[in-house]
Amino acid sequence: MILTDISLSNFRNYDTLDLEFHPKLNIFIGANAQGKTNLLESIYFLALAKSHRTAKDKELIRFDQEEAFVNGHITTSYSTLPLSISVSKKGKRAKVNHLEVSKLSQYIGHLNTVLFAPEDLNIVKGSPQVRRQFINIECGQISKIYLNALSNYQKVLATKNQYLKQRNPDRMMIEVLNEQLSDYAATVILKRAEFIRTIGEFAAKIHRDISNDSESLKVEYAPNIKYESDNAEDLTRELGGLFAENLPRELERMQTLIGPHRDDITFSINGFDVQTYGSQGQQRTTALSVKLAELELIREEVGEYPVLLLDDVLSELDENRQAHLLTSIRDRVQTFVTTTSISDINHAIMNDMKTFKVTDGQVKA
Ligand SMILES: Nc1ncnc2c1ncn2[C@@H]1O[C@H](COP(=O)(O)OP(=O)(O)OP(=O)(O)O)[C@@H](O)[C@H]1O
Repeated sequence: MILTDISLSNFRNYDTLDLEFHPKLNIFIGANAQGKTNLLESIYFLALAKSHRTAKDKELIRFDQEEAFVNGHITTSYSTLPLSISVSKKGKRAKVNHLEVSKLSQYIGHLNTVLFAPEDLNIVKGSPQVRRQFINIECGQISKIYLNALSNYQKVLATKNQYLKQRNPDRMMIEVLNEQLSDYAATVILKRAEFIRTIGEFAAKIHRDISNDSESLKVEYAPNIKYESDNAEDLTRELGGLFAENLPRELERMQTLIGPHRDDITFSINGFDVQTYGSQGQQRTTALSVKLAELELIREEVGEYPVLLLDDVLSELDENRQAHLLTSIRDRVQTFVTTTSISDINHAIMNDMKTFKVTDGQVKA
C-alpha cells in the first residue's frame, strides 16, 4: 500500500500544503517544533480518523480557523483510492472515493499504518500494565473473540472484587463468579499466547536484521497463572481448580490474586533480560522490532503492507542499525521518517528516497 500524495488545509501549523511522496522512503527534516510530527500525525489522521497524540480533535485545527482538512490518495495492488477527512466544531466528515460515509467505521481500514513514536519505548521499559495494554490493543484489533472475552473477564473480575471487599462475602456467589472467570480467562490466555508467539517470531527476525545478526531477541508470554492445558475446555477446568485453591487466600486479602489481569511479556537478548540489562539502543531496537512485527501481522490480515511512520527514532540508533532498519524495510514498506538533522542519516541509504525540509509550517521537497 502506498500513499502517493497528501494535501492539508488548516491542519496544525499548516495553512495549505500539497506533497507528493516517494513510494519507498520519505524523510522530514527540520529543527524542533517546525511541524515534522504534525505531518506524520496528518497521515495517521487520514488513516484512522484520530490523532495518536490527542483525544481532542479540535487541537488539530489550525489556531483561529474553523475546519481542518486532510486529503490523500492511496494505491494498492488493485486500485487507487482518494480519501479525505475533515474536522470542525461540528465533528468529523470522511469520504472514500469522493463519497461521504455515514459511519467512521466505514472509513477506517482503507489506509493502514503502523506508527513508532518515542513513547513506544515504554513497551519495554514501562510497567506490566503498559505491556498488557499493548497486547489488548493489538490482539483486540485482530480478534473479536479476544475483545469479548477480555471485556467479560474484566467485568466479572470487578464484580468478584466487590464481593471480596464485603464484610461477610457471599462465598457461593464468588464460586459462581470464579466459574465464569475461568471460562473467560482461558480464552484470554490462549489468544495472548498465540498472539505473542506470532509477534515474537516476526520481531526476532526483524531484530536480527537490524542488529546485523549479532543479537537474538526472544519475546515471551509471562502468564500470571502457570498452566498446562492448551485447549480451552481443559484450561477452563484447570483454572477453575486454581481459582478454588486460591479462594481462602483471596478472602483473606480481599482481592483476586491470580489471573490474566496480572500477565506480562518478557524480552530477552542473547539470554539476558532487556528491561534490566539492555542498553538504551537495545531497548529501543527491541521496542521497534516488536512494533515492526505488526507490519507483518497486518500484511497477513489484509494482504498488503501498511505504511510505516517513524517519529524521531534515527538519532537513537547507531549507523548500522539505522541502515539496516531503513534499507531492509523500505523495499517492502513505504516509510515516513522524521529527523532533526540530515547527519543522522547514514549516507549508504541516501538514494532511492525523497527528503522534505520542514520550516515553520512550510515544506520544501
Ligand atoms: N492547532 C495548531 N495550530 C497552529 N499551530 C500548531 C497547532 N498545534 C501545534 N502547532 C504548532 O506546531 C509546532 C509543533 O510541531 P511538531 O510537533 O510537528 O514539531 P516537530 O517538528 O515534530 O518538532 P520536534 O523535533 O520538537 O518533535 C509548534 O510550533 C506548535 O506551536
